[in-house]
Amino acid sequence: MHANVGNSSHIPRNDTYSLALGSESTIMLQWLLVLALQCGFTCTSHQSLLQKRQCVFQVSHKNIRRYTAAGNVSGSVQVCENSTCCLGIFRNITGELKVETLACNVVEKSCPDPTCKKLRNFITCVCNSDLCNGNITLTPKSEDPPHTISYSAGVTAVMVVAVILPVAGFALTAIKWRSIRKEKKGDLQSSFHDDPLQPLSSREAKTENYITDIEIQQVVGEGHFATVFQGKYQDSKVAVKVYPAGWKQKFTTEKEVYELPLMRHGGIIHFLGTGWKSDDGSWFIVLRYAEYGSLHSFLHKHTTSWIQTLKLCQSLSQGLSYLHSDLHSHDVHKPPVAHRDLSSSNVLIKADGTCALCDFGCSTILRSCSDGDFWQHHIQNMKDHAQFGTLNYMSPEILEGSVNLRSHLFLMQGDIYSLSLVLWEIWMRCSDLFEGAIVPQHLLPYELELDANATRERLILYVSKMDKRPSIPEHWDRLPQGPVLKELLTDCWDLDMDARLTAPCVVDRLMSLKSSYFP
Ligand SMILES: Nc1ncnc2c1ncn2[C@@H]1O[C@H](COP(=O)(O)OP(=O)(O)OP(=O)(O)O)[C@@H](O)[C@H]1O
Repeated sequence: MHANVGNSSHIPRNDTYSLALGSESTIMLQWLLVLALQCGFTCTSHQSLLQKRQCVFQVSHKNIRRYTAAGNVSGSVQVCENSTCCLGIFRNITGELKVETLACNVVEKSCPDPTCKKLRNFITCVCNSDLCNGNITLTPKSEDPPHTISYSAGVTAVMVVAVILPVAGFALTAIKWRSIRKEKKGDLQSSFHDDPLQPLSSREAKTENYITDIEIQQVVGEGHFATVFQGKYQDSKVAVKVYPAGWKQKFTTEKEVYELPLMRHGGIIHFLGTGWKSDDGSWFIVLRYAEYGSLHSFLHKHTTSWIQTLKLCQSLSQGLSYLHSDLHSHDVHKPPVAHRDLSSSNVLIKADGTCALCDFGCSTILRSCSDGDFWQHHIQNMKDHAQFGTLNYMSPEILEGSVNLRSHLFLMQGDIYSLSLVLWEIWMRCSDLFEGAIVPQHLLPYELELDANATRERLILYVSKMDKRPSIPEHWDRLPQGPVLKELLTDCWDLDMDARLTAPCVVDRLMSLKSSYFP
């Protein structure tokens, strides 16, 4: 057995799992916990929090007395009275590890060596840094690779349900936008674990020969700036997005977003590397191939069931929520990123039927929030961009250029407006939402009312001055989930950008929708 925690390691006998803290899969949890600590506790308790060990608290009802005695509990965090040691107990249920208990250790006062021990169906881990028990990834030892994914992902999934969910609700209260509701939450954080492709090394990606390592096949997409090819790399399908030499700035913007720390998430297309071709000076980005192509082309060809619809919407909103998130883990920081060009053409559908965001060529990494000139510059860029992208998804305030330059929130609020239009587009192709009637053909937002390529002036008049939106079928009022869908759209495409939901709130609302509305 191998166990290591942070930089220290310890190799006890008789155990069969490795334990690692600080993996990408648990970073969301850390972020939420930090937010919870910063925003949820009162100032008076802050001093004592700094001095005493804090552990993640998640205990079943039958054990509650035993563990609450070990220290005060606030939300999902326990402040240990007599121990510096955190405890995590996991139960193996038919190959999947479920969280049994997370709390302060009631038996040992200290545990200088973080370890995991297995006893029958239980694995008990102890560790000695704040909240460390909420950041445990268990994998069987390396000789047993086939189980690695399932255990790691299993624990992560349980963490998401058992730990992130309550803490997420707690943390969200700190976010300033209106209409925040506490509901159930999910995440795609673990879904990249099963990707067999290794990132390209910088050496591979930088040499001109590298492109010969990828077998370039047919064109799968042609955007305004780049051409996307299907390719083969390490026996897997990849997409190679090639920017002509003249679009280096676009390439650099997109590359910088993909290369941010902690950018790997199931809701964001998996980035593999970049390169340059000396023969024509073009730049390229290599991505995991999305089997079903863009959401736009998918919806054009297919209608979907309610279950498929839910999967698309939830994964899409989770991807955006992750993109918008501000994550800190140890010395690593992922700043929030505004997509700024969200449309059904810039959402891909993977083989498992979930969405992943792509095309960050217009995105902004939100490193500064107070510099008016900085945002003025971005607004100008945005206007420049408008002549290329479809304007139909652009929020009224961005179309008009009437935004508050003192805050970066408007860019994320603009993404939420675009998200609502993409959600509308998806729902309008859901056969279960048109039971007994013909499902409308795929239409872009405002295509019916204006045109697929409406001009900025017409959009400003219709969307901003007249405050009109794509029409919502009246019969949705009679469907079990119809009112929720309607409310979600109106809360996301509100003319008042401050009234729009945040991406985590959209996730919350979508996660509360049941898959069982239709048999
Ligand atoms: N990873 C991928 N897997 C499969 N298809 C992809 C992938 N990446 C891109 N595509 C296809 O290529 C199209 C164009 O990609 P992308 O939006 O990144 O290019 P672009 O030149 O930036 O386009 P835009 O005009 O939206 O700015 C997508 O709509 C999609 O159909």
